[in-house]
Amino acid sequence: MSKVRNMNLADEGIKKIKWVQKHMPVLEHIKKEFERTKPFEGITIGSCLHLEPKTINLGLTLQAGGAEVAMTGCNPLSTHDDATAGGAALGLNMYGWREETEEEYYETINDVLDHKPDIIIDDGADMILVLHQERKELLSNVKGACEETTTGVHRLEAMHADNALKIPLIAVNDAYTKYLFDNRYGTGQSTFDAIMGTTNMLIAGKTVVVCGYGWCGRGVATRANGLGANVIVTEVDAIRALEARMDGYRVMPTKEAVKHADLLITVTGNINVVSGDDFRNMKDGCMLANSGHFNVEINREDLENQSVSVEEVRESVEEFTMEDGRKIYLLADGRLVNLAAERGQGHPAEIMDLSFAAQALSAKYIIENDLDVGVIKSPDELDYKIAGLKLKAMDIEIDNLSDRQNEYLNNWQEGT
Ligand SMILES: NC(=O)c1ccc[n+]([C@@H]2O[C@H](COP(=O)([O-])OP(=O)(O)OC[C@H]3O[C@@H](n4cnc5c(N)ncnc54)[C@H](O)[C@@H]3O)[C@@H](O)[C@H]2O)c1
Ligand SMILES: N[C@@H](CCSC[C@H]1O[C@@H](n2cnc3c(=O)[nH]cnc32)[C@H](O)[C@@H]1O)C(=O)O
Repeated sequence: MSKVRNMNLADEGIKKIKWVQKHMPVLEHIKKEFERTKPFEGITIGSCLHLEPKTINLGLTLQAGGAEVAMTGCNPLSTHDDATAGGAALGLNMYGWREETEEEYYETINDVLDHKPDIIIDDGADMILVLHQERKELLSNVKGACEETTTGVHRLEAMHADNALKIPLIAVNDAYTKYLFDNRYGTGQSTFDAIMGTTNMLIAGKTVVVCGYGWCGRGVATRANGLGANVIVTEVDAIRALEARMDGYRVMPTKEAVKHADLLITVTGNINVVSGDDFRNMKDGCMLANSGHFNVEINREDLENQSVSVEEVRESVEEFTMEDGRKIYLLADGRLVNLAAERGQGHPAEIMDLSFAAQALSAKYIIENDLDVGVIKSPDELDYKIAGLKLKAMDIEIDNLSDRQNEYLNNWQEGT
C-alpha cells in the first residue's frame, strides 16, 4: 500500500536510487549481510525520514533483511516525488508527497503507524510524539526506536526526563559516524549546494553570518570560509564561541552580526534565533536561510509583520519589501534549506552512507537486545564496524597497535 504523488515517476526515481547505491558502499555491504541473515523476518519497520533516493535505499536495506517497511517524510517540503514512486514500485509502503499541508503531514505519519511498527526510525521525533500522544494503543508493540537528528534527541531526552518516554530509544545522531560527518561535512556542503543552486549568487567576498557553532555550524562556517566568505559566528555557549574565535572567525551577538550579513544561516536547533528588531537592522538585500530545525529558527511572522509586501521572486526565494524599501530574502520558507529548497538534494550519498548504516545496524541492535526504556547512544562497536567498512571501501589502510604498544598504553608504571 502506498500514497504517493505520481507512480509515473517511478522509473526516474529508480534511476536515482541506483545512482546513490553506487556511492553508498557501507549500506550496500550491510544490505548483502541482511540478505543472508534476515534479522528482520516478521518485523515491521516504520520510518519518518526525508524521503529522497538515499532514504529509499535505507528502506531497501531493511527490506532485504526481511522487514516490511513503511515510510513517510519528516518535513512537508523535502519529499522527492520520483523517489517515493520508485520506492513504492520496489515494494516499500510509501506515504507522502512534496508540499504536504500540516494536516497531510500528520495523516501520513498515522498511515505508517497503521502498519503497527515493531521499530520506528524517526528524524525530529514527530512520529514518536504522535505514537505517545495519539496512538498509545500501539506502544506495547514497539520494541524500540532510533532518532536521526540532534534536536530529535534533545526532545526525546526531555520526554524521558519527564517520565513520558515509554520505549527504548537509540540516539543514532550521537554515533561518531553520524554527527562528526553528517552534521559537519554533510550540512556544510549541502547547505551551500542548495543556497547557490537556489540563488545563483556568489559567496566569495560576502559576509556570511553563521548562527550556532555546533557540529553543523562548524561545517557551514568551514565551507563558507573555503568559498571565500568573510565569516561571523554567533553563539550562546562561551566554549563554542571561543572555539569559533580561535578557528579564525569574528564572534559577536546576533543583534550586531545581522548589521553585517549578506547571507545569514541558522543552525542552532533553537527558536527565534533571528526575530523582531534583527530584521530592522539588516542591510538591503540580506539573504536568510535555516539549515537547523523545522521552520522556527527565523521568525517568519515577525519578518512578515514588518514588511509591506512578499513576493516569490525565484523558486524557493521570497522577497520581503520592508517599510523603508529594503529587500530581505527568505529561502525555502525558513525550513531546512538543504532539503526543503526546490534545489535541495540533502547530504551527499557518501555521507548518508554512514548515517543510514548507523540506522540499519541500530535497528538490528534493537531486535537482538532487550533494551530498557530510555535514551542510549548507539553502541561503539557499531561505530567501529561502520568506520572500518568505510575505510575499506575508500581503499584506506591504517596501523594496528603492536603488543608492546598495547602494553605501554595500559601501563601506569613506566615513566621517563
Ligand atoms: N540541515 C541538516 O541536514 C541537518 C543535519 C544535522 C543536524 N541538523 C539540525 O541542525 C541543528 C544543529 O545541530 P548540531 O548537531 O550542530 O547541534 P549542536 O548542539 O552541536 O549545536 C547547536 C549550537 O547552537 C548554539 N545555539 C543555541 N541557541 C543559539 C542561539 N539563540 N544563538 C546562537 N547559537 C545558539 C548552541 O550553543 C550550540 O553550540 C539541530 O536542530 C539538528 O537537528 C540539521
Ligand atoms: N525533521 C526536522 C529535523 C531536522 S532534519 C536533519 C537531519 O536530516 C538528515 N538528512 C540530511 N540530508 C539528508 C538526505 O539527503 N536524506 C535523508 N536525510 C538527510 C540528517 O541526517 C539530519 O540529522 C526538519 O525537517 O526540520
